[in-house]
Amino acid sequence: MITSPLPGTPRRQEPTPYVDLTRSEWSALRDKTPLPLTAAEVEKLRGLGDVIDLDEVRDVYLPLSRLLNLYVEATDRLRGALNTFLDTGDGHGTQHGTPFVIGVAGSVAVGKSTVARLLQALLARWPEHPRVELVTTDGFLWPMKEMEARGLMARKGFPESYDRRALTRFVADIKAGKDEVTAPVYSHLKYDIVPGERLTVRRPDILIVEGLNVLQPALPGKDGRTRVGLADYFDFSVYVDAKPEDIESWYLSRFRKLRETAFQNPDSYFHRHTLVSEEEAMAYARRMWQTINLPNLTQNVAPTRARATLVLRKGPDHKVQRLRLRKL
Ligand SMILES: Nc1ncnc2c1ncn2[C@@H]1O[C@H](COP(=O)(O)OP(=O)(O)O)[C@@H](O)[C@H]1O
Ligand SMILES: CC(C)(COP(=O)(O)O)[C@@H](O)C(=O)NCCC(=O)O
Repeated sequence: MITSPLPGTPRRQEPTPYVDLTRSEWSALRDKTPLPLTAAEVEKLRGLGDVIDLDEVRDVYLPLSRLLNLYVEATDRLRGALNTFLDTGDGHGTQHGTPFVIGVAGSVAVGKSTVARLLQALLARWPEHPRVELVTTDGFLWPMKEMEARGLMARKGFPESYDRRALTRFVADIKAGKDEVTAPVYSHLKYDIVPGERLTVRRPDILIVEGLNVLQPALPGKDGRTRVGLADYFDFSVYVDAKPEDIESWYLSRFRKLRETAFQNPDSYFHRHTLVSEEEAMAYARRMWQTINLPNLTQNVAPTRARATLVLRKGPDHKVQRLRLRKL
């Protein structure tokens, strides 16, 4: 369960490892962001396909892009310190920059994709890091055949429904600075991995990795030894948080919307839900939430919240109400 109410006015005066900010405290930092949105960029953001309130972009996500820009610059300086240490006088041992990796975690339907797409668009506006790639972890779900063989069809999105080793290797290769790294591709239409299709990532300045389980601790090896996990490669991570009841209502309204649009395609895995009454279709969506996505949130996703660098707590209207930032 989500235990501590997050974040908020600290009940105790004791120090915590976090800085808690209200929305208004955070949005006041917006004025220090040197890159106000132009009218053309506002239009471009609208084109992302989500209904995004532009005040929300200005008040919450623009300051976040500034914070991330400062972290990228600070990481570059830290690399400079490492190079000073490693310098052998002949340039040997000098480390070149590798992509800055940001993880975006949270429940199904909490708004991870929306946050990740917004960050991608906002971060790419900064001259220091124009190339921002976004990868979702669904490409690393086991193919449906494999999922059926493993008895995982009712556990899609649970940590074990992913090829975690391949996912960790993928991010490790990018962090290692490899020129070209590829990943499998998932189709929401087919509800399955697309055979033979790969996504290629070529040394971006920033990589955003978005998915339910990106903050999960490493999988223990067969020998019981601890391994390196995906989150060990993150330079920054964001957990998108909200009340489970609110997330359920977003899940259901997204399902209703998809039923009127994408599911109408006869090739859609969910097309059958357009052939029954709305009541019947919504009863199915509620069952999916209650039996798969809510248990996954409670058992696996929510317990990783405390590991994030930043927690964005959304209210019922999707607006971020409070923020919790890890102290350094
Ligand atoms: N900031 C926002 N404002 C309005 N609606 C939003 C916002 N973020 C997400 N949504 C809506 O909530 C639903 C879930 O968001 P989505 O980004 O698809 O979630 P996830 O990737 O976590 O499954 C979608 O219908 C999306 O359009
Ligand atoms: C594809 C998902 C597992 C999310 O994948 P992610 O990119 O977060 O790894 C999820 O959106 C999903 O389809 N869950 C299965 C249950 C459902 O359809 O609601």
